[in-house]
Amino acid sequence: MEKLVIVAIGGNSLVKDNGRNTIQDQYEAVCETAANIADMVQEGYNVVVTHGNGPQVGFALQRCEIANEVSGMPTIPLVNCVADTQGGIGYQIQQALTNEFAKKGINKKVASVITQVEVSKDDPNFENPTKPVGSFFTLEQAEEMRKEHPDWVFIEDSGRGYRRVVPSPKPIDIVEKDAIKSLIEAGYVVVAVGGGGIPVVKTGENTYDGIDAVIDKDFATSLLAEQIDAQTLIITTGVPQVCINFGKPNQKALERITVEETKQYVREEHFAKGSMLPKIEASLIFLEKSGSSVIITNPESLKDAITNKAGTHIVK
Ligand SMILES: Nc1ncnc2c1ncn2[C@@H]1O[C@H](COP(=O)(O)OP(=O)(O)O)[C@@H](O)[C@H]1O
Ligand SMILES: NC(=O)OP(=O)(O)O
Repeated sequence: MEKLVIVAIGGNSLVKDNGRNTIQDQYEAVCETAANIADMVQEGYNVVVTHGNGPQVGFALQRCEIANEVSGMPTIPLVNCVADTQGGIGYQIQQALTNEFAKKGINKKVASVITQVEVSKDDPNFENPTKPVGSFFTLEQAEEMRKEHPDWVFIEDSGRGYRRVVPSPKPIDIVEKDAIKSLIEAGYVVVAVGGGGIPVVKTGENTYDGIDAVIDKDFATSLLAEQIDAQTLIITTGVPQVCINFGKPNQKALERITVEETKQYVREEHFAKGSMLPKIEASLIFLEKSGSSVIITNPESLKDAITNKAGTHIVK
C-alpha cells in the first residue's frame, strides 16, 4: 500500500469571518483544502482526512440557544451538535474531494464514517472545561454574556479574543475503527473522527451512550493515526508554521524540530493552551507511539509542506 498520511483540517481554518460567514463561504474554504489534498492523492499518497469543528459546534449551540429564547424550540444537546457538525462538515469535505478527483481524473472514491469516540465519564476534564468553541468575543461581550449565563466559562484564545469553553475529555478508543480500516484497505479516501468524534461512554461490553463534550480533534486524530498505522500526521490550521514567542516581537517560525526540542518548547510554554498546545501534544503522542513525522501548516502550504518547502516539521 502507498504511504498512509492522515490530514487533520482545523475547524478555524474553515472560518474566514468569526461566525458571520455563510455555509457557502465554509464550502469555498473546504474546496481550497480539498484541492491540495487531491494533489497529494495524485502524487500517490494514501490519505485519510479528519477535521475539527470548534467554531462550528459553538455556532450550532448558539443557534439552538437563540431559537430556544425566541420561540421556545427545544435546545439540542452538545453531543448532538457535535454529530450535526461532523455530518455537515464531513458532507462538504466528501463532496469537495469527490469533485476534485473527477476534475483531476483521479480514480478514487471518498467515504465519510460517522465516528463515535469513547471517553471516560470520570475524565477530570469534565470538571474543567478547556475546549474553545464558537465565535471570538471582546472581554466586555464575554462579561455581558456571563451575567445572563453565570455557568458559561470563557478563556482568552491566543490573542484572538474570548471564547466559550466546554469540557474536552481525552479519547480512549475509536468505536468505528474497523470500518475505517476496511474502507482504507478497499482504496477509499476516508473522512473520519470529524470534530474529534462524537463523544460516547461505554454502558456495557458493546453498548454506548452519548455524553456532552467536544473532543479535541488533534488527540482523536493522533489516536486514529496510531490505530490505522499512519506514518505521517499533517495538521492544517490558521498559521503556516508553529512559532516560538508567538505574538511577541521576537516571534520565530520553526521549520524542523526534534521531539526533544519540541518538549523543551512545551516546558517553556511557547504553545497556547486550547489552540497550538493540543496540536503539539497530539503530535508528540503520535511520534512516540507509532508515527515517523508530523507537519503543521496552513491549507494553502500543504503541497509545499509535503516536499519540505513549507510548514513546521516535527521529527524523531
Ligand atoms: N506557538 C504558536 N505558534 C503558532 N500559532 C500559535 C501558537 N500558539 C497559539 N497559536 C494560535 O493557534 C492557532 C491554531 O489553533 P486553532 O485556531 O484553535 O486551531 P484549529 O485550526 O484546529 O481550529 C493559530 O492560528 C494561532 O493563532
Ligand atoms: N474538535 C476540535 O478539536 O475542533 P477544532 O480543531 O476546530 O478546534
